[in-house]
Amino acid sequence: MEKIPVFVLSGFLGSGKTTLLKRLLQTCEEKGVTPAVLMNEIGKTDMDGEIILEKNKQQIMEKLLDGCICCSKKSEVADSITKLLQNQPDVIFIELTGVANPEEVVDSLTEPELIDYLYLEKVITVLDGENVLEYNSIFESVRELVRTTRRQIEVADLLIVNKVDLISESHREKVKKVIKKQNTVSPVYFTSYSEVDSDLLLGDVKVIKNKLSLHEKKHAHAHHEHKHHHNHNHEHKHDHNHEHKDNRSYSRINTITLDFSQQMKPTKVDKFLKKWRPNLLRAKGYIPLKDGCYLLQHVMKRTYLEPSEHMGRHYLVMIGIDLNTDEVEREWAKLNV
Ligand SMILES: Nc1nc2c(ncn2[C@@H]2O[C@H](COP(=O)(O)OP(=O)(O)OP(=O)(O)O)[C@@H](O)[C@H]2O)c(=O)[nH]1
Repeated sequence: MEKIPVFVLSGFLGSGKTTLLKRLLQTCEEKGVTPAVLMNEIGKTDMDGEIILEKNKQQIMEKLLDGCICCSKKSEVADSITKLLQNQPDVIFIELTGVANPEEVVDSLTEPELIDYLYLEKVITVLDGENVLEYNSIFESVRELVRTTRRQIEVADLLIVNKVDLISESHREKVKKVIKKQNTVSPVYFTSYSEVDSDLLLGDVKVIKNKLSLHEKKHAHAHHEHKHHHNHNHEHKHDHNHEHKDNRSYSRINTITLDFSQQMKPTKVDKFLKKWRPNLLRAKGYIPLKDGCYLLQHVMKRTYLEPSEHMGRHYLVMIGIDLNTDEVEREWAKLNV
């Protein structure tokens, strides 16, 4: 039996994972390959899912909301993937939340009901070239985040340093040096808007499948064992603790969803978001401007706006560390009177 390759897309909040996923899906379409997607988002609202579906309403997709794969029960992840398998995809992409450790999902893929049907092809980690070097100092007080961002680099099979349009050549070299220290083996690509030759990442999925039938299951098992061993060497204690935690108590990372009662000027939204620095890590939303609906993306210091065809409700999701929900909601209400 041919196994289905799984690509795990990891990387911190706002690094460019969804941008990469859109490209990969496009490549699949061009190649006539059928992809399936598992999106995992913290917070109750699934923004990335909507962004992907906006382009292709037929997309085979499952979503795990309001929890991260690390903390969700393994059976939940397995159930979602089982549903995807019913559509007989050629390839599966799993986009992790920005705060997930990739290794946890790898564990789920080896659940008994899945192991015979799929294998982990690659963990691809996307890094925000502009901010990655600052993570250690920004998250100094949140060791869990420092550890997660490190793990995302360490366990990657392939690293994409994205947003090079925003950094200098020398900054780029510095980033490369730091990454190479943490992961000496995996190739590193530098990109803008996650534009990497998809063939490099995917190869020809159909060819991969043919090769697989020659290799049989060996490759999949070897790959997994290597990772498993590697991971547990480092963080056995952490993983163990983690398994017993409830989703909500996972970390100091919290999300707040805000609604709009009226149109709002982008400068007003931007000013509001800036207020919550440095606790605010990321914000996204569909916001009502004078000339229609816009997709807003806020990453560290920057706010991006692009016109959207989104027809549903308008909202803004904030993801932060120890964001004071009451205070944020109070301040938001003042803007929305
Ligand atoms: N300047 C610049 N912006 C980029 C680049 N890549 C992505 N962006 C923008 O950065 C924002 C976040 O990109 P996403 O692809 O949504 O990032 P993500 O990793 O999926 O974010 P999360 O879902 O929060 O984890 C979007 O507004 C992108 O258009 C890049 O190379 N350069």
